[in-house]
Amino acid sequence: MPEGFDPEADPVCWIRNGSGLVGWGEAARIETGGADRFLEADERWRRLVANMEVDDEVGLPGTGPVAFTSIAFSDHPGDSTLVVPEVIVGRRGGVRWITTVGDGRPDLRPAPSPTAPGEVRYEDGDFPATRYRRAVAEAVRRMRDGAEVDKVVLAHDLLATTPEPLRTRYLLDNLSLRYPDCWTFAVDGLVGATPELLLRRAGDEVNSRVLAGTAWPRPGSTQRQLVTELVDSAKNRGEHTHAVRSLARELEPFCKELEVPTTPEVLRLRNVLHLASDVAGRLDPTLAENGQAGLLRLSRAVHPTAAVGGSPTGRAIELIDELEEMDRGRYSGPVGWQDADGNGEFGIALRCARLGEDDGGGSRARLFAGCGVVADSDPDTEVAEAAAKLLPVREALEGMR
Ligand SMILES: C=C(O[C@@H]1C=C(C(=O)O)C=C[C@H]1O)C(=O)O
Repeated sequence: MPEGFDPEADPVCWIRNGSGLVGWGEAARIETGGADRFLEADERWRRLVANMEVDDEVGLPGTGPVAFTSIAFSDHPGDSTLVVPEVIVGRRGGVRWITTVGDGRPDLRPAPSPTAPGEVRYEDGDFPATRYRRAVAEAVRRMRDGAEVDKVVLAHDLLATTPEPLRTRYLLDNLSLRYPDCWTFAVDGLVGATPELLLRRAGDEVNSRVLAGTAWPRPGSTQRQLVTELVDSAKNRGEHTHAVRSLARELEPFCKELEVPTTPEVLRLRNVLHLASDVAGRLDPTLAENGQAGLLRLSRAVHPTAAVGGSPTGRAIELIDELEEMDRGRYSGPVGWQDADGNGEFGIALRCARLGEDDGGGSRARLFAGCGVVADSDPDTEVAEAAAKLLPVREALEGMR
């Protein structure tokens, strides 16, 4: 085994319904920050792969060297990370492949199941739900007073501690079993299962799954009632329209064709239901070939969509900076993987937690959740919606599968 390579160490991961990529070890790491983080990451990644000797017999998106990527939500501080694993195991449909980078050698013995981290305790994070409620009320007040914002997404955090070490794989196993239709991910300590696809690029094809507008089970409510409530709610439809328009507006200049559904579908998950629109496009061939439409560059253009920022974007970001009393870090930023050709998949890092060690030998996890706020939002309802969005990670921490 090459030095530093431990197949039982925490993996990087991007899987959905059993397909995707899992990687171990670290052949290279790129760290960027600030407003130029996307461009700098793109340039450094391209320089890195240009200097690699690659022997790729499969030649499909995701074969050859891959950078697992997690980009900060905000420009400041904007700390973002790309990890190039030494060993990557990929699976798409019936095809499986293994990529090794440098001296990495695959060790495909099944690793033992990670043990539970013990009883989970929760406490306030940097921005507790009580203060979050006040921030939502303030945003609503300003919108009703005619502030130039139609929608702003505000989020809060929650701290979990465990007495024993919390292994990334423990969370990944639990999340992927309960949320198989979501993209279960882990990159540099950020672990979650997101239902929202920011962008997928495969050659000249681009796709996105835009979500905004949420309902969640209440005692006594049936699925059917929830679907009707969601679909008939002018508030949810309005929030959704902002999100779809923002994505389409920024993606269009890169495309020769772009299909945007006129009515959203309903995506049903265990914890929530969302209004969902699957957008599909074909890239302008010149841009696709000259490197101007690689996944990182496309993501730079569309991030943050109104699903996690707001509308209009600039004013919404100012309001988030003012009212949200925490740094989101990489929560609600692009997360996923890309290959040497700029193909790959980035989700929006939602339903996730940032893991860290605890002084006492256990672990800490900082969970995040947010909601789109519009002029007719009710602060208590938004707090309840955020609580429903925290459930996937809470239940995974607590061992539910
Ligand atoms: C911000 C989050 O979710 C986003 C906000 C939604 C909404 O406000 O309805 C729905 C899905 C996501 O786009 C989150 O999960 O933290």
